[in-house]
Amino acid sequence: MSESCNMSCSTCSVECEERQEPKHDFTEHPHELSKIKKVIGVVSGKGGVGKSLVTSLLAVSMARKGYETAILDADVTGPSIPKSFGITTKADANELGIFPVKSKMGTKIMSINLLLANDTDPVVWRGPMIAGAVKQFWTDVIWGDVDYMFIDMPPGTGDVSLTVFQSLKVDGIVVVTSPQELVSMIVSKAVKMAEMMNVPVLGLIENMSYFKCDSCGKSHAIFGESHIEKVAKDHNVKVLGKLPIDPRLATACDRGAIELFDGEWLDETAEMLEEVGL
Ligand SMILES: Nc1ncnc2c1ncn2[C@@H]1O[C@H](COP(=O)(O)OP(=O)(O)OP(=O)(O)O)[C@@H](O)[C@H]1O
Repeated sequence: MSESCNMSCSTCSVECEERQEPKHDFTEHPHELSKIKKVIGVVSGKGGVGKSLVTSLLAVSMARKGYETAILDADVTGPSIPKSFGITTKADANELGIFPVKSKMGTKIMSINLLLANDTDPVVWRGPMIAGAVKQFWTDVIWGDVDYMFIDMPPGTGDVSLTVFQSLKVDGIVVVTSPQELVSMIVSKAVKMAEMMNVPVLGLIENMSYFKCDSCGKSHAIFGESHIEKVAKDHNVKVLGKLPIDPRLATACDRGAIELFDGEWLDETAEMLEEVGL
């Protein structure tokens, strides 16, 4: 029996001897005009730890390496991807499907905000509606050729996360944490969910890890000392990178200029993604 067994065979994809019901394949096919090579989910245990920022930075890093990149914004009730890329246009559609909007550097983006008349309109939908919208971002959007698609997942392990893992072909997840979180518990949950869904955990990224003072050059652990290395070792996963608290990152998101970010924090992650192969 799997260590993370919750006795719910219908939502679990682990092939164990105790399985009571056959495994259902809920996987949906992407649009017939989409050719998506790798799909990476970016998850976090709670909101506000910088999951959307990390999603954007990963897409930009891979685009800078010359890959065709895309972001599927599955954070339907808190969509922030279009703003950080400075996208103000809406998505077009025709009888074949919906077209993602391209950023200045060519990253293809689909987000609920690209379909709403006003960016400030709230999405007051129940879980199944939200999950349905995310599924349509996969099945009805004409993504074309994509080397790396990043999915900005909603925080936690609710309805929408389950839909993404069951319906989309996710090749791996990256877990974003911050030092003040109950990191060990959150990483445990993410690792167990990934195991249940048969999706590999590619590694952890610690955001807001430290602040480097401009004047004295020293690093300060604003949210407390990091325990990420130990947690990663305990769970047998890698630490892929640590991002500082940098007001320039927040300003870049606010100004829609995330593609101009300057920093090498995610270089190793980008190399790892290349090694995972297409
Ligand atoms: N390392 C950082 N330095 C400075 N600002 C940051 C950093 N990380 C995130 N921020 C800022 O914090 C805010 C929250 O970040 P972000 O939207 O990426 O979090 P999130 O985890 O995706 O939140 P939610 O789950 O609510 O969507 C944003 O304004 C972002 O610009």
